[in-house]
Amino acid sequence: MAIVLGPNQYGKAQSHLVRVHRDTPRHEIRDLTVSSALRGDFTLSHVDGDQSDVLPTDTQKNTVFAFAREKGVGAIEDFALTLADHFIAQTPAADGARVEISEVPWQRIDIDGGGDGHDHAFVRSGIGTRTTVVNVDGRGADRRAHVVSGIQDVTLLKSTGSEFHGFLRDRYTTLQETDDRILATDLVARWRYDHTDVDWDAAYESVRALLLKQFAEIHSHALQQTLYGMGQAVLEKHPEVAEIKFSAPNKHHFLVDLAPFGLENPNEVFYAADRPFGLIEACVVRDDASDPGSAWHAVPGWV
Ligand SMILES: O=c1[nH]c(=O)c2[nH]c(=O)[nH]c2[nH]1
Repeated sequence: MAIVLGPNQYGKAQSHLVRVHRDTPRHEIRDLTVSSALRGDFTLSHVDGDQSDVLPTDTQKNTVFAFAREKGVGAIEDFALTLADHFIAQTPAADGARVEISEVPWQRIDIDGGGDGHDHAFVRSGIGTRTTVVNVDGRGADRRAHVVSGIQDVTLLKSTGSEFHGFLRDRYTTLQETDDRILATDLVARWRYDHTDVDWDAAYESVRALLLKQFAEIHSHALQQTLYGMGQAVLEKHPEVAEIKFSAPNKHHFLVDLAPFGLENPNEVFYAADRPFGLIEACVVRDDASDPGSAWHAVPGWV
């Protein structure tokens, strides 16, 4: 029997970077959390304790901040691709790099309701956290880059337009059938781009808007059907998207029984339970989707 090193990667997780653009009195801010990891032949480091192949995680973190100053940030997908290529170039033992970035939105404080907002005072608000996971394999002519972008922390609720009935029943089934319920979720969506020749910001805005529109407009017979409809709309409108994956808790809202108090409850008062929750996960794919390669490498929580 021999013991050998299995798959491994190493890097700096969750460097929290705030970049202020202050070329004019009207500042712009970006708020990013960046994680990087290198993979390849790092046997010496693990087995012999020899660090000659290792670009320190501290250096990876420094690079994130230095590049933000030197090159600017731009779309998170471009920033991640630039960092991944750089780390591979700097580290001969690496044959791949993974860079994950999430970005939270800030908006200008609108003091007088005029709409322009303050020049340098901001409030954390906006819909969702934008994410990307970039995996680059190889270098030079063998280089392959994969981009999986997404949105998370989107809490959605519709107060009608949702039914759930016709399900299997067995001796443990107590759930009442309903043709009018609250549908609510904290959406996580990640979509894989087919290539990297994409207007990342425009694509993100469009996919986000489409997801919200579909959630609102689909008359739901199950969260499963709503997710599928959301994914279908994204794939129909975005040829550059190969597949989209969802993870969505079904945030149950139970009708409170007010009969003991002599009150009717015509779908007006609910108990919002936080646990347990249904968890619906689905992937919607083109049947001719390109090979994902390492695109989903170490992306957490997916089927
Ligand atoms: O949209 C739903 N999907 C389910 O699979 C399910 N199961 C359940 O109990 N309630 C719901 N709701």
